[in-house]
Amino acid sequence: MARYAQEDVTAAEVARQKALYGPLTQSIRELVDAAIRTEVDDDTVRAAQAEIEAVTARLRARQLEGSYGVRFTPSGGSRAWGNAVVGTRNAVAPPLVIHHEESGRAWSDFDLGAAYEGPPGLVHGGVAALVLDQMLGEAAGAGGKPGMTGTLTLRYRRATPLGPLRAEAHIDRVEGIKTYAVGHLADAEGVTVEAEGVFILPRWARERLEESGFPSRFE
Ligand SMILES: CCCCC/C=C\C/C=C\C/C=C\C/C=C\CCCC(=O)SCCNC(=O)CCNC(=O)[C@H](O)C(C)(C)COP(=O)(O)OP(=O)(O)OC[C@H]1O[C@@H](n2cnc3c(N)ncnc32)[C@H](O)[C@@H]1OP(=O)(O)O
Repeated sequence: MARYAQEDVTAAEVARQKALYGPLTQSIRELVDAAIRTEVDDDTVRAAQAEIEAVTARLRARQLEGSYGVRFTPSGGSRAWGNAVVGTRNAVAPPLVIHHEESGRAWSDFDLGAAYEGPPGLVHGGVAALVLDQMLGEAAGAGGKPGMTGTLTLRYRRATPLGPLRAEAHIDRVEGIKTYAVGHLADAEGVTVEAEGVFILPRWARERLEESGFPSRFE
C-alpha cells in the first residue's frame, strides 16, 4: 500500500531515475496536449489510439501495486513522484518546480496549458485550488511545520489566463500543530487568486515525529 516510506537509495540512483522518468512523463504531457488540440483525420486518430494502447500495455508489464507514495531518502529529502502537482512521474502534474526557504516561503514559476482549462482560455478554479493547496502546504513544510490541509479558503479575484503564471506562499503563523499559510496565484498583471489555509500535523505524524523527525521538503 502507498504510504510514507523510508527508502535506502543513493543520490546517484535518484538522479538516474529522474533522468529516465522525467522525459517519459514530459512526453506523456505533450501527448495529453496533442490529444486535446489535434485536428488530424479520423483514421489517424484511430491509429494513434491503437499505438497508445500498445505503449500502455508495455508499461503495464510490471507495475507498482498501488500509487507511488512519498519516499524519504537517506539524504533527508523526500520523493513525491506521484504527486498531482509536482510529481516527476505524474503527467497530470504541470509539473511545478517549487523553490523553498527555511523561513517558510515557497514560490514557483510555471505554465498551464490546454489541459488545465475551465472557462475558455482560463485556468479551471479547481486547478487553481490544487496548485495553491500544494504551494501553501510546501510553505508549511519548508518552515519545518508540515501538515495535512485542514481548511483551505480561496478568493478568486480575477480570472486566471492559461499561460505563464507564478505562485507564492508563506507561513503566516504557527499555533502548535497548526500552521497557517497564505499565498496567491498571479499572472503578468498581478494577483488572480488569494489563498489561506491551515495545515495540521495529524495525530499519527505527531507520534512518529517524536521518534524520528521528518524532512522539511520534497526533492
Ligand atoms: C501530512 C503531514 C505528515 C508529515 C509529512 C512529512 C513531511 C512532508 C514534508 C513536507 C510537506 C510538504 C508539502 C506538502 C504538500 C502539499 C500539501 C497538500 C496537502 C494535501 O493535499 S492533504 C489532503 C487533504 N487533506 C486531508 O485529506 C485532511 C483530512 N483530515 C485529516 O487528516 C484530519 O482531520 C486532520 C489532520 C486535518 C486533523 O486531524 P487530527 O486528528 O490531528 O485533529 P484533532 O481533532 O486532533 O484536532 C487538532 C486541532 O486541529 C483543529 N482541526 C481539526 N480539523 C480541522 C480542520 N479540518 N480545519 C481546521 N482545523 C481543524 C482542531 O480544532 C484542533 O484544534 P485545537 O487544538 O485548537 O482544538
